[in-house]
Amino acid sequence: MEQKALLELRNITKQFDGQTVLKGLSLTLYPGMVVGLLGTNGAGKSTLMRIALGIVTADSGDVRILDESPDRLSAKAKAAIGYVAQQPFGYEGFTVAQALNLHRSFYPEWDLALEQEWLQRFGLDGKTAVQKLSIGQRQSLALIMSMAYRPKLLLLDEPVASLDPLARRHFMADLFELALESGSAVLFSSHITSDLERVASHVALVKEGELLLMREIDELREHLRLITLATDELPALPPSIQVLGHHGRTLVIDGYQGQPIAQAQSCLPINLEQLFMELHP
Ligand SMILES: Nc1ncnc2c1ncn2[C@@H]1O[C@H](COP(=O)(O)OP(=O)(O)OP(=O)(O)O)[C@@H](O)[C@H]1O
Repeated sequence: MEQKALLELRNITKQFDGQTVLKGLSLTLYPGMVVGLLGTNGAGKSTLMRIALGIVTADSGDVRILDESPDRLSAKAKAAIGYVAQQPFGYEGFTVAQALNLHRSFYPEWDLALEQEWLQRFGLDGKTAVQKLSIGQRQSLALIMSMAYRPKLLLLDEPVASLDPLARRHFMADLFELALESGSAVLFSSHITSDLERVASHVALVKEGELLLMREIDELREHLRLITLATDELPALPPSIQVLGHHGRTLVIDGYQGQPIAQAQSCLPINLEQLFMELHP
């Protein structure tokens, strides 16, 4: 049976002040997918999420989020979407507990036990004033606020950048569980490729506003190769192979299935960090 998409972005373009930020980008998320969005600073990741949520309007293309249009989201859909923005959030003058009380009141599906578990896990004390929290602690609170109602779709813009490795590891594991258990989907941007490799089911690589690659992490390990050529010249390649990057004697290909590659001096699997570096020489 065909699954229904939780988020569908089709041919999205966006310009800011004459600069094209997104160039016909398409991306679809189905239940159970944890998609790590990877791209350099300014590649368009935050803009993509903001367009998905209707905070920013695309110049052209179609967006469907929980099968609705982002500019006319129903209350039901809003209560099933979680979002953590890159910028720090408000709640100045509140304690952690007060902020959570207020936030909780908007979500009938709020799971209090889950909230308490995460408060403890992140070491957050309900009595602490929000303005006294460190950046990482604020990020933890924002994550609890976005996840404790078990949203169907979770969009996280660099959610773990300020968390310590232990908190990151716990949170990432929960993220994956949430998606698998409840048939949710998660789209998260991160520059930490090792996190992405550990928890994402898919990677979406954005370069200069275009989707360069959207693959299952496991497939990526199987079918991507880093090749050192004997010369700078690109050899004739089997038609099933797609060139992702070529500079000097270095070649990055997708679609590798053991075919012989002419002029290859070495042909090695590639991890996400290497891939990222090779595609941004
Ligand atoms: N509201 C805006 N007005 C003008 N330019 C904008 C606006 N929002 C984003 N941009 C520009 O669009 C480009 C993409 O920005 P975006 O924040 O989407 O990138 P990003 O991939 O999320 O980057 P980072 O990894 O640094 O967060 C940048 O050049 C940015 O300056």
